[in-house]
Amino acid sequence: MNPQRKLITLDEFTIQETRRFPQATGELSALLRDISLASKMINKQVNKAGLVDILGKHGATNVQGEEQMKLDIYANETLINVLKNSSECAGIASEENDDHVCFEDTFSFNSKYVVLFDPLDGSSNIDVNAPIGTIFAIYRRVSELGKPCTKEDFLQPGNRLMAAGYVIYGSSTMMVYATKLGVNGFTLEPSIGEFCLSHPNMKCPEVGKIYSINQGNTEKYDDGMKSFLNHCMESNKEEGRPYSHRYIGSMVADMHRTLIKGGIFMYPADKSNKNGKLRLQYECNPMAFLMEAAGGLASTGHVDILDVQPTELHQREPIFIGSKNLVTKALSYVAASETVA
Ligand SMILES: O=P(O)(O)OC[C@H]1O[C@](O)(COP(=O)(O)O)[C@@H](O)[C@@H]1O
Ligand SMILES: [Mg+2]
Ligand SMILES: [Mg+2]
Repeated sequence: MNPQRKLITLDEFTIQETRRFPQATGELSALLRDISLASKMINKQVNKAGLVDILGKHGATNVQGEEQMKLDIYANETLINVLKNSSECAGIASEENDDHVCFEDTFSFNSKYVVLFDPLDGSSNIDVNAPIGTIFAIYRRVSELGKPCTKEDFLQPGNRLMAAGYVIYGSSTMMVYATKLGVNGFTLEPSIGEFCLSHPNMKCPEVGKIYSINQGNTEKYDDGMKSFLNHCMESNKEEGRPYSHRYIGSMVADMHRTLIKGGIFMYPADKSNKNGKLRLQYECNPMAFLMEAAGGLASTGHVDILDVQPTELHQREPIFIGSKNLVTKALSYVAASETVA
């Protein structure tokens, strides 16, 4: 360890990146800094969760029928307030809001970007002090500047993302984000309250040996999924199987491990959930964009996640995401069982 190492803050890093492109206005970088500010505020509450009145249920359900936790609401309001007060965001869409929200002021009417987010991912982990996160996705508007943003701005496919990422509130707090230039990770340095570059140019290992899935749902999976899981659990000395199984139940945490150590994270369709559980626009797409920028793969089981044209804000899609070897293998099992059927 070298305590003298020069720290590069997220602000410095984004400014340096902007300078590489003379035509860049710096608005996207400013937006990333706004999101980092909101996540620092959320982090403060997460850190003292048992001491302040932030644990437990809020007492209402969201548009998807899910029970909202107090921290879901706090994180949502914090992100909305910070982005509303910034000058780069025309509007937002969130897991916790029925519909998108356009910011109604002339500054925002002229802003180029919209942001979609899952303010607090892994809500079932809040009360047990396990890792949780925030997921965000940034698109350039397709609607006319000078006017309020429109629904179409929020229904763009993932292949049009400008930037996306997540914050993980874990044993340390990290912000990881991707642009077309690559993926970088920043750890929150508590003594200065700044995210500092700790994981430059992140790449997902091409070969992974960890599979991550809610195995309690196995009975409900189709034959292709069941036989892929058997493949993961079978011994095979040459291939180093059986693989290890890890499942935290927060997409952000399962994804972060998959990105760093390699492997596959899956939330497939099952008998009761034909489209899986995870939401395309603020869970699957941002993670798929990031994973592909890190050299990995992300699929619905049939197509690249990023190529799905969204039709509804809260639509769900199955997801297979991670190292090339395991995602390719999983897809071959899914395809083989469909050919037989
Ligand atoms: O409990 P399950 O069915 O395994 O689902 C876990 C998944 O649900 C989620 O918690 C859904 O996210 P929210 O907490 O934002 O609703 C994911 O983070 C996670 O991957
Ligand atoms: Mg979530
Ligand atoms: Mg959530």
